[in-house]
This record gives sequence, structure tokens and C-alpha cells, in this order.
Amino acid sequence: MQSMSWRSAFYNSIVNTKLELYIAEFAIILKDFEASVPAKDLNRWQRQLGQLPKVENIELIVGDSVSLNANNALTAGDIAKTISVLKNFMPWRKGPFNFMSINIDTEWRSDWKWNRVLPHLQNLAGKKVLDVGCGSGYHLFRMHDAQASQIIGVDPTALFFFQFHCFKQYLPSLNVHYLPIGIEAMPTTNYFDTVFSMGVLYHRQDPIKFLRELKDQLCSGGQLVLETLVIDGDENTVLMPKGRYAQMRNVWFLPSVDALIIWLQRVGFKNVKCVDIDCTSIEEQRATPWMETHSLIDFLDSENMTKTIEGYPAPKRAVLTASVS
Ligand SMILES: Nc1ncnc2c1ncn2[C@@H]1O[C@H](C[S@+](CC[C@H]([NH3+])C(=O)[O-])CC(=O)[O-])[C@@H](O)[C@H]1O
Repeated sequence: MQSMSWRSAFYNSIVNTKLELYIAEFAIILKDFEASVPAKDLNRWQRQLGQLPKVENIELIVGDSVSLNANNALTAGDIAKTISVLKNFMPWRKGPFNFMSINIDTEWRSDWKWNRVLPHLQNLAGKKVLDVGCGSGYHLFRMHDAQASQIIGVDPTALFFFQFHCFKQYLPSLNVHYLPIGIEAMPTTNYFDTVFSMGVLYHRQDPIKFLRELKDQLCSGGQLVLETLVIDGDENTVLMPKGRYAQMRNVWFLPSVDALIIWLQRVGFKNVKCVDIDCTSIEEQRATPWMETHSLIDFLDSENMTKTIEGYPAPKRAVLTASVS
């Protein structure tokens, strides 16, 4: 991937939209990305992207799995080589993907999350959407399939940006773009019809500031779709783990649904609703050949799976929707 090409594709995509106002700001924010990635990782990932097969006329097929269809253009030898190239981008956490007939069985069945969220979305057709904390970009492709017209993901984890480009480099005209930045770096745009934030709130040290940052990206009448870890309890219940939570180091606040509703209302969201609650199962998050290290089953108390190994309630996730006036 040429280091400038993803930027120019993004800049071209915002010409003649309201985001064009922020081109100079984006140029500053995005300028240092390559310099911020350790050189050995950057060189390796860029080299590996260039090692993926050169095939024309690739088709994107989106179902539960996000697939690149190369019409059987790869030989058995190409497939073996491509598997070893793709394995350089491990751990593959969010998916599933299929790369030209190679199934990338990711740690998470992110399609299950999408199925929980989908019935509660405003119609995405023709909409401008932002996915905050988009990971590998799996859900960006689902949003494209739901016919959103302009789709932007933001996520500061460089590995996930490169995973996304394993796919995106074959789809240059797709109006789906990935900015390798945290939400806090985005200019206040008040632009998007739908802002998704799935699996990020608990990673933020200041959740109220984070909710404001999400609100700052929504246009009037826009919809927030917030998915996060919650705990049981009343409006005064919030868990701050003493240390790790389910072995994750960077977990800060797990509110009850009622507390989260108050947070959203205090920040100025309207029509706040909890539309789904789900306990994460060991079938939804598990080790696979594409993410070989520990996963949810190792993070739960083996004698009482309703607890994490630290003794906290096991992961339970809620989806909330809200709007801005
Ligand atoms: N400040 C930040 N701004 C934006 N993204 C961030 C920030 N901090 C961390 N992230 C990103 O948020 C994502 C969270 S994963 C959810 C993926 C997908 N949404 C999913 O719902 O499957 C869930 C998990 O790791 O628990 C990671 O990709 C981080 O890099």
C-alpha cells in the first residue's frame, strides 16, 4: 500500500461534502500515522500487503462473512502462500472474513453483534455513518452492505488498520475509509446521520467526555448506536475494576444500564433506549487458528462461569440507541 494512497482516497471522498471544510485539519491529524507505528511493524505489514495476490475484478460479497471473491483465480500454491501472508496480520479478532476462498475464522463472531444491533438502526440507505473503534473494519463492510453512502471508521490500533487494507486495497472505489486515529482527534463535525460506538466506552478513562465526542459527530436528528459492557444494578451502580477485568488491562467503567441512560441524558441525548442485553458466550468469543492465544473461556472462573477470573460479573453487553435534536 502506498503510504499516501489511503489519505488521498479519503480526501477525494470528502470533496463536495461538508467534511471538506476540515481537509486541512485532517491533513495535520493524519500526517504522522506511519511515523507513530514502530518501524519494524510498519515495514513488515506494508511488505506483506504487497505480497497478497495480484488479482483483478475482485467482487465484494457481504453476508455473515465479509468476502472477496476472486472467481477461483488462486491456485493451491497461491492459497498456501496467501494464508501465510495473512497470518502475519494475526491476531485476527473481529470478523469473520473470507479472503479469496480462505476463511479467516476470527476470535469474535462480529456478525452476531451486527445481528443484535441491526433491527434497531434507522435505515442506513444513503446515510453518512461513522464507526468509532471500528477494529478490523468488519462492521464498515456491513454498513456498506446496508447501503450507507459514506462510511468512515476511526480506530488508533495500527494492526487493525492494516487488516482492513488487506481487503480495501482490492476495492479502491468503495466509499469506505479508515482513519487510524482515536475519536478524540476528530474535529467536531456534527455531520454523521449515524454514529456507532461498539465495544469502546469501557476502554475510555473519561466516559462522559467520550459520549460528548460521539455527540459532536452527529448531525441534528442523527442516531447514536452505543454497545458496551454493563453490569446489573440500579442507576447508582457503576463498576470500576481494581485492576484487570476479564484479563483486559484497559477497562475503566462498567455502568448499569440505568446509570448509562442517565449519562447519555446528562450529555444531551434524547430518546435514550436500551434495545438489547446479551451475555457474551464462549461461542461468540473464542480462540481460533487466526487468534491462537487465550480467549473468553480462559478469562472466566472455571468453577463459576458467571464470574470473571478476577471475581467480577462475566461480560454482559447492552445496546443503547439515542438521538440528538
Ligand atoms: N480512543 C479511541 N477511539 C477510537 N477507537 C478506540 C479508542 N480506543 C480504543 N479504540 C478501539 O476500540 C476497539 C475496541 S474492540 C471493538 C471493535 C468493534 N467495534 C466491535 O464492536 O466488534 C473491543 C474490545 O477490544 O474490547 C479497538 O479496536 C481499539 O483499538
